[in-house]
Amino acid sequence: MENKNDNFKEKFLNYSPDEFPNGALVTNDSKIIVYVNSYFTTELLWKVDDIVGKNIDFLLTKPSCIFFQSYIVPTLSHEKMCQEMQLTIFNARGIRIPITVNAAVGEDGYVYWSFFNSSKRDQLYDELIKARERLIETTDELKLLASVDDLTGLLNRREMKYQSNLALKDALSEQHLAGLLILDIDHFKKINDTYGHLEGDRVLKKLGQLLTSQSEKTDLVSRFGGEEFLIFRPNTNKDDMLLFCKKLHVLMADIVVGTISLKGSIGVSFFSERMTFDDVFTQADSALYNAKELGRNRTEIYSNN
Ligand SMILES: Nc1nc2c(ncn2[C@@H]2O[C@H](COP(=O)(O)OP(=O)(O)OP(=O)(O)O)[C@@H](O)[C@H]2O)c(=O)[nH]1
Repeated sequence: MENKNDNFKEKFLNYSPDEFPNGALVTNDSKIIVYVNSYFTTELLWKVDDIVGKNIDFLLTKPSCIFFQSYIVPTLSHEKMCQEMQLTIFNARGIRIPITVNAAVGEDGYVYWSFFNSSKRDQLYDELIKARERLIETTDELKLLASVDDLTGLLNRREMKYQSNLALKDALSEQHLAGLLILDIDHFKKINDTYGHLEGDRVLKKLGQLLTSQSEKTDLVSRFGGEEFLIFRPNTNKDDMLLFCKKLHVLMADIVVGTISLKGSIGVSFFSERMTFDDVFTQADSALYNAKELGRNRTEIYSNN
């Protein structure tokens, strides 16, 4: 034993704690500790005599002991080494210290262990996870900000185009008829001029809520700009669309500002194969123009005749 201890000393004792600020220990084939380096006295506050000669189990917490017996011991037996194992040991005052351990079986049959205190690493890892979570939250918030209209919380123009084009692909592949309606408030300028911009804003919000509440879950509702709202319906038909628009005309009138009851004109168009969002938007816009020309407060469906 003396001779072997000298070998270990050769390996470990030549390093001062400053050069090797990690723990090092050696166990024999009965898992008895036969050598510990100065890290045990300086950092873990053990006296050498209190450790050397004891089974390594006594240093480990219960879960670490189980892991040691069930994984590390068989791995060392088969592979002769273990790397980056996470264990928790006690210092002389009974404080638990998380460590990262490497171990190798020497030709002499002894196991050579080295480890470092991983509390700082765990702390850094925790901070890294938290920073990552914060980054994801911030990204989500930014995504939301970039995709919704401030005033109404509806999809903004860019997001509406993006999501409609995606939903359109699904609708076409499922052979559904998709439609788009543009609703433009009639004489909105008059509301602003008569009751002020804030009242105008309140009306826009109310209308946004109404459109959302009346739409299907799969519909996409957007404030496309000013007093113009869009609804993309991925599964509709002409009758369904006309009924839907009729309902909107009726319910809009319940939004009242002073003596004015809200009215709007609607243009509708449907998607057929190879049509993009922009194509259908142009057609619905032309239908809306007709609705305005024909006296407002009505719905017109685009027709190329
Ligand atoms: N309060 C408020 N007003 C807005 C907002 N964006 C645009 N507007 C107003 O919407 C009004 C649009 O006026 P016009 O384009 O003449 O349309 P209109 O008065 O509704 O007339 P028609 O569409 O022809 O029936 C303008 O007075 C804009 O200032 C907004 O965010 N808040």
